[in-house]
Amino acid sequence: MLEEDMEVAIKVVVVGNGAVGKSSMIQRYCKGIFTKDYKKTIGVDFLERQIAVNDEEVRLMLWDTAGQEEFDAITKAYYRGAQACVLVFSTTDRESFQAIDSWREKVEAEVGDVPTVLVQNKIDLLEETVIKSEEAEALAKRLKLRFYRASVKEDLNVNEVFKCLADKYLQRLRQQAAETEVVHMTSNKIGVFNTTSSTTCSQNSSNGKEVITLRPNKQRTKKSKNPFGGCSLL
Ligand SMILES: Nc1nc2c(ncn2[C@@H]2O[C@H](COP(=O)(O)OP(=O)(O)OP(=O)(O)O)[C@@H](O)[C@H]2O)c(=O)[nH]1
Repeated sequence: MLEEDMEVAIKVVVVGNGAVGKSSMIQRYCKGIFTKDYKKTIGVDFLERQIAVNDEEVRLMLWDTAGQEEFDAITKAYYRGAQACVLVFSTTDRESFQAIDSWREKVEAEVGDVPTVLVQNKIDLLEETVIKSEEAEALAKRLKLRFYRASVKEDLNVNEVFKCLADKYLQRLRQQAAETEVVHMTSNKIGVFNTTSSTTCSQNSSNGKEVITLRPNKQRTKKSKNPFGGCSLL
């Protein structure tokens, strides 16, 4: 059955101006490390981490995109398919704060309205702040985004950011499952499948129409779990 074999994987893009701490945030979250060195990201980078949300296993695939405009053409291509987004600005960089609207627009243009959070990083440098707290809060309110003040350096609120996104994404899935009538096929198949393995996908021709039969891919599933928790698909 689908419910037992489906794996929840979320593609998350982390965006914001250069040097706000995007790579550091992903490294901290996935590897538990922080380095003081600044190595500008060229194009995109990728790390992943598996977490449990309400007892469900969720795989977060974190895409680290370059903050420099010169890489815009490359990075935009990687926004495609993103299911969640982290918008980051830095406590010590006013331009990065002012650029948030434009980052949001860039992501929205590619993937529409996906679960998104706003993060003010480097809160350990609050004494050097160039952004008033009311301004940051007003921005979050205007964009209707959950707002986190974080310090990757001090490991403050980093886990919470990604947990919140995973929560929001699962909530949306549940909502969609409730709203969308799940497509029942006559042979007890339903319309959401893991399509990653070609060996589990067969294609026939019937009455001149292509019929694609997709079956869940058991190889990728470590646990037999229903990602919708108490929410039944059938
Ligand atoms: N004090 C402080 N420094 C931080 C924090 N997070 C990151 N940094 C530093 O900020 C610099 C830039 O961090 P990166 O993670 O490389 O920034 P980025 O946003 O990925 O930059 P691009 O790759 O150019 O887009 C590095 O020197 C980090 O060590 C933080 O929470 N506090």
